[in-house]
Amino acid sequence: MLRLAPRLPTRALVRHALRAHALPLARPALPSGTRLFASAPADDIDVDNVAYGFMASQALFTGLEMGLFDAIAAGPEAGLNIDELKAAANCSAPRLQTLVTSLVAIKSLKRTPDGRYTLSPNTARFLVQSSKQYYGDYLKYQMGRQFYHRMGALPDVMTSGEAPSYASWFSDPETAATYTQAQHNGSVATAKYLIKKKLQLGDAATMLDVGGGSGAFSYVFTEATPGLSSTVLELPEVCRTGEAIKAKQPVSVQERVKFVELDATSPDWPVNDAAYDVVLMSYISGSVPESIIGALYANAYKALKPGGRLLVHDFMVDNSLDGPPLGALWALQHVTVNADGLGLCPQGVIERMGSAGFDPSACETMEMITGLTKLIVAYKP
Ligand SMILES: C[S@@+](CC[C@H](N)C(=O)[O-])C[C@H]1O[C@@H](n2cnc3c(N)ncnc32)[C@H](O)[C@@H]1O
Repeated sequence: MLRLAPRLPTRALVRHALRAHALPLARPALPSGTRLFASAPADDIDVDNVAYGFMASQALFTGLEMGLFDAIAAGPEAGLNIDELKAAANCSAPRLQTLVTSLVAIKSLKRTPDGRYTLSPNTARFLVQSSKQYYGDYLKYQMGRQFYHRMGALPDVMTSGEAPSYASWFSDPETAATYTQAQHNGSVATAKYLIKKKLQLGDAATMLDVGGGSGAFSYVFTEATPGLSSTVLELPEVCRTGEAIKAKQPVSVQERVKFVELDATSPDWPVNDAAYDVVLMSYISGSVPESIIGALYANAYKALKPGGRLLVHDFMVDNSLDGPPLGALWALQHVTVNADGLGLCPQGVIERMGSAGFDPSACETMEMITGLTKLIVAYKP
């Protein structure tokens, strides 16, 4: 629709826009391919793009599951034809063409005039296993196999308030392992970015990594900070996956990271008071009920030495509560595994830090993953 704009006078443009928006209402069936993923005015929702976006998500996850991107990356520069893709994916049915056509339509693949398929630049960067920037496992396992299905329960959870907690969801060893392994590489990259670009840990010697998952942040932080040891507090099944991932770290890191089982919603933590220089909480504030967040920060306060730092990293929206969209949607997704959780923004986090004893006026807020996460640093006086 917007592509036509320069050639249309204003009234015709308005009529055209109204017609375009009216079309889906008039048609019972799917909109045409040209409407799907068309753009809307910047300040308005593109209803089709949002409503049918789940189909695109599954096209991407299925492309990953079937190894299509890796197969094209490993093939000749000119790309693979459909028969070669069918052989690579072990699927000779016409539906493979349907999937590949969809991947072209959403710009993940390109089709040459002679019917060969190549990767788009972003697909080559992010969705091919051999790329340094690959995060396809996270998308395939945590998004595709887990949260995608949880999100289907959102309407029911909103009305009933009934959803599993992380503790009950992760009592199943396979679920905990899949989630934790999928999280690992992404968190390693985030931890490296944090330590390189946002803050150094200086002469910190002791750290608590609350809800530390695979231990990704602890491995990166201890490797970058020679005198630092870290204790990862996690749910039992996550500790088991974390131990296996720890075994693959350099020996000097393995010796300085340990896992301790804890449901962090319990009031008493198995740690000494005033013993830690740093308490890290990455993605845990949004994973527990709202009523628990204050207690998490109070426990962090108790565990920290005077002058110690609490680092809260999580999906957050701006204080204006109007975005960014992925920060907002991640909080919504968490509702399906934490029905009584809080959608986080810096103000909400800092207020609760203040109630726990930290000085709100000394808290620092930093952007982390653009459009998704923020980091708040609080100091124990
Ligand atoms: C998105 S993951 C983040 C893991 C890690 N902090 C990181 O950034 O890579 C959220 C973690 O919070 C943990 N978690 C959620 N509720 C918890 C609880 N009640 N006690 C301990 N850990 C919990 C989950 O087990 C999961 O590993």
